[in-house]
Amino acid sequence: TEMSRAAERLRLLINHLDRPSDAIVSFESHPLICKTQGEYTLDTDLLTPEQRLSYEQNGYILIKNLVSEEDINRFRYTHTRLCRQEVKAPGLVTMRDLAILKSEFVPDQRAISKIQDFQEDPELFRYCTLPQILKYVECFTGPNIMAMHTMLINKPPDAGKKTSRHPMHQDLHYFPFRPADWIVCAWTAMETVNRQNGCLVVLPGTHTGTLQEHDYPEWEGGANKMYHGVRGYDSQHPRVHLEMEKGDTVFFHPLLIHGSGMNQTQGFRKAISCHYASADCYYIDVNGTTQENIANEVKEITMRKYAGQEISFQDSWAFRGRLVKGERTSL
Ligand SMILES: CCCCCCCCCCCCCC(=O)SCCNC(=O)CCNC(=O)[C@H](O)C(C)(C)COP(=O)(O)OP(=O)(O)OC[C@H]1O[C@@H](n2cnc3c(N)ncnc32)[C@H](O)[C@@H]1OP(=O)(O)O
Ligand SMILES: Nc1ncnc2c1ncn2[C@@H]1O[C@H](COP(=O)(O)OP(=O)(O)OP(=O)(O)O)[C@@H](O)[C@H]1O
Ligand SMILES: O=C(O)CCC(=O)C(=O)O
Ligand SMILES: [Fe+2]
Ligand SMILES: [Mg+2]
Repeated sequence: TEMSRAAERLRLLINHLDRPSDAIVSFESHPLICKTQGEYTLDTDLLTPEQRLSYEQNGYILIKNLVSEEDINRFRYTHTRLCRQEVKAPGLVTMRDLAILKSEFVPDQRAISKIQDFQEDPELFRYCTLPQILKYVECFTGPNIMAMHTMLINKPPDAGKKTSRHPMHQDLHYFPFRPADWIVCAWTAMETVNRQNGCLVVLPGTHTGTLQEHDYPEWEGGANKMYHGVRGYDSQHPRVHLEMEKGDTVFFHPLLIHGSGMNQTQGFRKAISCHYASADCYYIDVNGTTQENIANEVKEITMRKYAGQEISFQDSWAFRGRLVKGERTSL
C-alpha cells in the first residue's frame, strides 16, 4: 500500500500538468514532490478508504459534529461583539448585503452579512487552530499549514432581491497560489443549515476540472461586491445540497464549484470558515489569466484601504496568511 499511495500521489501531481494555470512553475523542480510520499502515511491513519475515495471523486468530505457546541457558542458571542464594535481586530473586513447598503447604519450583527480576515482576533482565530480540524487539513496540505483566508458568513434573510445568494464559483479564482491540491477549505455550520436558509450547494466532481472564467452573474437584483460566479453556469449539472447541523464541517477542494441559495427564513444563517494552504505552495503571476479581473478588484480595494499604497495581489495574501502548524517555508 505504501507503493500505491506513492503512485496515487504521483498521479495527482501529474494531473496538475494538464492545468494551464498551474504550468507557470514546473512541478519537477518543486521540493514537495520528494517530500510528500511519507506524509501520506499520516493521512490514511485518519481518513478511511471510503473518505479518501469520496474526496477523490466528489471533491469534498463532510464530517459530522467536529466542532463542539461550546466552541461555536463562543464564536457566536465574539462575532456579536465584533459587529457591535465592542472589540476590535486589526485588518477585519466587514461586509453589508447589497440590499441594505443604503439603509441606516446599525452596528449590529444583523447589518453585517460577512466578516473576513479575523486572523488578528485571538478568539475567532482559535477556530483555525482547532486540532481536530487541523488533523483533517493535514491530509490535504501536508504538515506545513497556513491559514490563508478567514470568514464568518452571516447570510441575512433575503430582502426580496435574491441578493443573499452566493453564485456558483470556484474559490481558486481568488487565490494567486498553487498547487490547487494543497489548498482546502474548512466550512463549519454554526447552526442547522438547510435548503430553506441557504445551505451550501455543490457540484460533485467538478474539482477534477480546470479553473473557469468568473464574472458577476447577470442577476436582476444585482450581486454583492466580488461575488463572481462561473461563466456559463450549467444549471443542469447534478447538484447536492449540503444540509448540516451545528458543528458539522465540510472540507472541500478549491476547484469544486459551489455556491449557496437564498435565505428564505427570518434568521441569519451562520457559518465559519478558513482556507488553508500548504506553506510549500508558491505564488503565481495571474497577469494574462482568467484571474486578472479579481486581482484588479482586490488591488483597487487595498489601494483605498491603505491610502493609495499599491499592494500586489500576492502580497495582500502574504501578509494575511498565518502559520498554524509546521514551518512557513514559502507562502
Ligand atoms: C484584500 C484581499 C481580498 C481577497 C478577496 C476575497 C477572497 C475570498 C477568497 C475565498 C473565496 C471567497 C468567495 C467569496 O467570498 S467572494 C466574496 C468576497 N467578497 C469580498 O471579499 C468582499 C469583501 N468586502 C469588502 O472588501 C468590503 O466590504 C467592501 C469593499 C465591499 C465595502 O467596504 P466598506 O464597507 O468599507 O466600504 P465603503 O462603505 O467605503 O464602500 C465602498 C464601495 O463599496 C460598495 N459596496 C459596499 N458593499 C457592497 C456590496 N455588498 N456589494 C456591492 N458593492 C458594495 C459601496 O457602495 C462603495 O461603492 P461606491 O459607492 O464608492 O461606488
Ligand atoms: N446564473 C447563475 N450563475 C451562478 N450561480 C447561480 C446562477 N443561478 C443560480 N446559481 C446558484 O445556484 C445555487 C442554487 O440556487 P437556487 O437559488 O436555485 O437555490 P436552491 O438551493 O436551488 O433553492 P430552491 O430550493 O429554491 O431550488 C446557488 O448557489 C445560486 O447562487
Ligand atoms: O457560506 C456560504 O454561503 C458560502 C460562501 C462561499 O462559498 C465563499 O465565501 O467562498
Ligand atoms: Fe466559496
Ligand atoms: Mg432553485
